[in-house]
Amino acid sequence: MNASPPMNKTLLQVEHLSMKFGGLVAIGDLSFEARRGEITALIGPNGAGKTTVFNCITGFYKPSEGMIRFTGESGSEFLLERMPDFQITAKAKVARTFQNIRLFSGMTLLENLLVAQHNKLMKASGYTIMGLVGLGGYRKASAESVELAKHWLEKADLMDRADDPAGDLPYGAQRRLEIARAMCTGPELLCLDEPAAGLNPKESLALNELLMDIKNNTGTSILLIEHDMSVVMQISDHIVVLEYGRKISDGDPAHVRSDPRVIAAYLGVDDEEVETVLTDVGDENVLERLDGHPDVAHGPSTSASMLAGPISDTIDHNDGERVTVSKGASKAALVEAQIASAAARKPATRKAASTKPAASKTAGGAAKATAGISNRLDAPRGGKADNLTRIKGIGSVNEKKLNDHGIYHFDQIAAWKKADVVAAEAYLAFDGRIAREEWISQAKLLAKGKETEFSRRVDAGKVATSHTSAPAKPAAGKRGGRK
Ligand SMILES: Nc1ncnc2c1ncn2[C@@H]1O[C@H](COP(=O)(O)OP(=O)(O)OP(=O)(O)O)[C@@H](O)[C@H]1O
Repeated sequence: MNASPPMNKTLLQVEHLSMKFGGLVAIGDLSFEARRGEITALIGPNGAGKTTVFNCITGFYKPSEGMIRFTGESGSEFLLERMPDFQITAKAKVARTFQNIRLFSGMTLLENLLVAQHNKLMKASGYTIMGLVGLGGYRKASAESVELAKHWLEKADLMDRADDPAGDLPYGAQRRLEIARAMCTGPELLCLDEPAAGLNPKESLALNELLMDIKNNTGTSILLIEHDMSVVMQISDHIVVLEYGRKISDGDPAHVRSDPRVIAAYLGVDDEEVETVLTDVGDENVLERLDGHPDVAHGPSTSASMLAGPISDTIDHNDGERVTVSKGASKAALVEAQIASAAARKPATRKAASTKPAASKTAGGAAKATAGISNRLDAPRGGKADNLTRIKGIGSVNEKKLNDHGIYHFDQIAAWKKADVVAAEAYLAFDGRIAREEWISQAKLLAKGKETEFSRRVDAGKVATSHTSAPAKPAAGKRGGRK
């Protein structure tokens, strides 16, 4: 591998990529590039189309439209959308890991890394028994494979577990083993699908170190899907943000984290609330419903890739699921429209317009707006915050945002005045949702230790985007919301 990248920095160029499943547009006219020697992150809310982009790049799906140009280190070009997945791995040298770990759990760590080099070894054997049982070429390749496996076990801090079954490793170590296995194939591009999912902070740190080591000391570039922003913001050189299959932002971490479209996309759409948002948008004409079956012509290939694992894992998404997509559901698009209309307004009329809370949905506007919430606290009372996700409309992401700005308890929300609602809505980029979803009346009940139908579902662990730290039932007459 070569640690000094050649002059042409563009490694991967995605142009006008679209992927449709029946009536569902999972990716729409997406263009971006990943540069050689960099870590490029693909982020976006659930269902934004990130894994579908990976599946198109790695040949699991054949895109409905568009081009994926890969320029290898030697200068050779590949059009990945035209190649079957096993050739993408072998010729273009693109390796990947999956959202769900796919190791051979009964094999040792070392064996897992040797199996990954199976193609190289078979080639060295000349595909003959004689080659396998003793001719020099195979023996040399075999010794090299063991050395390479040891090198990556060392790098992944797993050497002392080399002879243990992979299934015995803790979760974070299994994630690193997967990456080590992919690195044993000598990739030019390593595609990682949510490598930090389920890791504790210590494991996350070890992952960051491994990825930075790969970036700094090998010629391998990384394309990363990740929800963990501490990983994304720390190690990425370049971030592409998707929402509903459309690119809403593209730039370095500083640019992306302050882009109002990104803030809106992340804060405005909780999984469970997509349907609510669609109803709010109220435009029946823009609804496209998936009638249950993916478009088989473009769907997953019957893979020959040894690392692919069971193909059924990639097609489970629509199992019994009703998928609904609406342009109007895009919070980023709403922000874009607001920015465009604000720009179109003359300075004289801008002042009048700015009395509307929704007009301040920029990062700066949001920061000012939170300063305007009147009853903020420095820390939760008694050191323990209420589970705000028991309020319908507040998911874990928005709970964290509220906590970050001094709102921890039901009674704080219950006491919100109109100006506080305006400030909170501007900060969370919500259009009238706080009033519509009756956060204040829910908060009043919860603060008195009463339950709502929704809070009962949260406490029973039935709401995916909420957490279930079911609070102890307060004694009668005591204010349950106060800690
Ligand atoms: N094989 C398939 N058949 C039908 N629909 C699919 C298929 N694969 C993906 N989709 C749909 O395409 C959309 C994008 O899904 P995708 O998994 O790419 O999103 P994502 O951004 O990776 O989401 P997450 O962060 O939850 O993993 C979703 O609406 C999903 O249900």
